[in-house]
Parts: sequence; C-alpha cells; structure tokens
Amino acid sequence: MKKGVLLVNLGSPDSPNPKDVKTYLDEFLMDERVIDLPLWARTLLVKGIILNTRPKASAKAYQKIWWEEGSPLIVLSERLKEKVQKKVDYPVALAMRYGSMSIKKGLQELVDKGCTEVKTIPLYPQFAMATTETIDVKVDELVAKHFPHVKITRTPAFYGREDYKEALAKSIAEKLEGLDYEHILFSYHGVPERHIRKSDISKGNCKMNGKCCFKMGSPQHEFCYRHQCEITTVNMAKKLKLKNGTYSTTFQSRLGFDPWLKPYTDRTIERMGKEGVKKMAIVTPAFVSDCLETLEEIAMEGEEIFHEVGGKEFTVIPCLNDRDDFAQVLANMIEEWATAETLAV
Ligand SMILES: C=CC1=C(C)c2cc3[nH]c(cc4nc(cc5[nH]c(cc1n2)c(C)c5CCC(=O)O)C(CCC(=O)O)=C4C)c(C)c3C=C
Ligand SMILES: [Fe+2]
Ligand SMILES: [Fe+2]
Repeated sequence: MKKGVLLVNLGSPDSPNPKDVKTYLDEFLMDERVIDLPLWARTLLVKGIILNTRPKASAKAYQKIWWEEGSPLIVLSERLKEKVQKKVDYPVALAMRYGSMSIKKGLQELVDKGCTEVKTIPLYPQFAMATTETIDVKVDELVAKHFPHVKITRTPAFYGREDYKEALAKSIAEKLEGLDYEHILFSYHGVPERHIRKSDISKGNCKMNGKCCFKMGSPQHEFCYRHQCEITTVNMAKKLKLKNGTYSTTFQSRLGFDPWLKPYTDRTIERMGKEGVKKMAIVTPAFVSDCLETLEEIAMEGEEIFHEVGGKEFTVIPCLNDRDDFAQVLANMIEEWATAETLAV
C-alpha cells in the first residue's frame, strides 16, 4: 500500500481570453452544487444568459490580475504544493476542480507513482457545498469509474485546527504591524442562503435567523459554511485581541438575484467609508490562494469603493498562499493521517 496526497483547489481559465473564460465558466457554473437548480433551469440560466455576457466582463477582470507565469491561483497553488512536497515523504499532486488541471489527471499522476491510498485535501478552510462537497463527490465518481483499487481518505474543513488558526493570525498580524487601522473586515466568498439550508444535516433546524449558525459546539455545524466563517472571525479576534466593534464578517462575490449570505462586503465598505472610517484593513480567509476574487474584486474594486466615499487607507492582507507555516499545516494534516493509518493496520 503506497500513500499519496492530492491537493485540490478551484481552478482558473487556461488564459484570460473570453473564449477560455467561457469554457471554464461553463464547466464551473453547470456544476449542480454551484448553481443548484434543476438541469433545465441551470442550462437556461448558464448557457442561455450568463455565458452570453459574463465571459467578456470576467475576461477583462482576469486580464487585470493575470501574471506572466499564468493565473495567480494556479501559480500560488503550485508553489504551495512544492513546499508541502519538501516537508513530507509521500508523493503530493495538485489538481483543480474545474479547468485543465483536472482531478482525474491528478489521481492518475499519483497512481502512476504506485499510490493505492490517497488523501484528498480540498484547499478550503471552511466546508461549502460549492467547494469541498463538489470535490469529494467528483473524486468518488472518478475513483468508481477509473481507479477502483484506490482507497480515498477525505479531509474535513480545517478552519478549527490550532496550527491553521496560528498561521492565519500570524499572516494578519505581520501585515498590520505598525498600522493604525480603524476596522478590519473579514470578507468570505458568499453563497446563496439556500446552500446553507441544503447542507443543514439537522434538516430544518437552520432557519437562517442568526440563532442557529452562531451557536457554538453543535455537531450540525460540521457542514454549515456560515457558522464556520463566523467562527473563523471569532478565532482571529481572540488570537489578535481585537476589540468589539473594530472587526466584522462580510460576504463577497454574489451572483444573480437570490438572497446570498449577508452582510455584503461591497455595501459594508461603502457604508463604513460614508460613516467616516478612514483606514480599513481587509482579509479574505475563505481563499487560501490569492485569485480573481481577492486581487481584483477586493484589492481593486473594494479599494475604489472605499476611496470614492472618502476612505483613505485600504490595506489588503494577502491569502496564506505559499507561506511556510501554511505549508506546514498541510504537512501536519498529512503526517497525522499517515500515522493514524499506520497504527490502524
Ligand atoms: C453561484 C455561483 C458561485 C458560488 C456558489 C461560488 C462559491 C464559491 N466560490 C469560491 C471560490 C472562488 N470563486 C472564484 C470565482 C468565481 N466564483 C463564481 C461563482 C460562484 N462561486 C464565479 C462566476 C467566478 C468566476 C469569476 C467571475 O466571473 O466572477 C474564485 C477565483 C477563481 C480564479 O480563477 O481566480 C475562487 C477562488 C468559494 C470559496 C465559494 C464558496 C464558499
Ligand atoms: Fe466563487
Ligand atoms: Fe445554521
């Protein structure tokens, strides 16, 4: 039995050209765990409406953040993989849920190296149906069809791990050292409220009224993205000794007309600027790698909104990217799995 590890991130288009962006968005948005409508309605919305307009606008946004080596998300994920590989003795491969660096290729790479036991690690600190779950389901499908001899071990959301909390807090503290910011925004990728209800394993307990998701210590929160985001903020506030009223949680990147998790990041930046906040810091803990949503939507659009309403300093805290302490968190997760498996044999 040889062990291997597959890190999985979201993915990016092959290039920032509208054609490649369209191909990528087609695969991404036709995922039933991303746009969770019946197939006919999803097809009508995605292929009939979104893909006729969004690829051009998204391509423009991607062109603003694209690096010479490629998509920041892919380049940073590759650098992270290299660092993790240096810390563990098992083969580590990298794949993307959408786009050319497919999960099938990643699994094949490990199988070609002789691996028969693979730990998959979705690169998302918090669980969501549109991220962790879609990866887990895709892996299961591929294994059943192409790699039936491979034993898969899933990795749960890691937002609560002490080493992760330490690494995130340190990355924030380092960037904010010496800055007298007035408010720090913890901005997470949004999801439609409906996604939270669908992932509610207590089936019906979550009324999205603030009573359920903010409660501590309930086992049903294993799959509650809203809870896990709120707790990530609380954990950081504790570690960084933030005073009440100087930090808040918001949700960004909404798409369409359904109600998404609130409060919305863009509206909060605008409101705070109008209320007189001059120096704001912003961190995006739902993303481990800087990407379109952090480099363009937050660092460019967010800053513009803040300045338009009178804000002066807008400090964007980088994602964990390929920080050594974050690579060590992943290496620790791998070692814990490998040791537990060895003991169980
Ligand atoms: C219904 C649509 C979407 C849901 C739900 C969603 C959830 C979700 N996404 C991320 C992480 C990322 N999303 C990124 C880009 C992106 N997301 C959506 C839509 C939904 N995401 C779109 C249409 C796009 C593409 C860009 C655009 O047209 O606006 C990215 C960046 C990718 C990159 O190449 O840089 C990331 C990362 C999470 C964590 C999440 C749920 C928790
Ligand atoms: Fe997204
Ligand atoms: Fe809830």
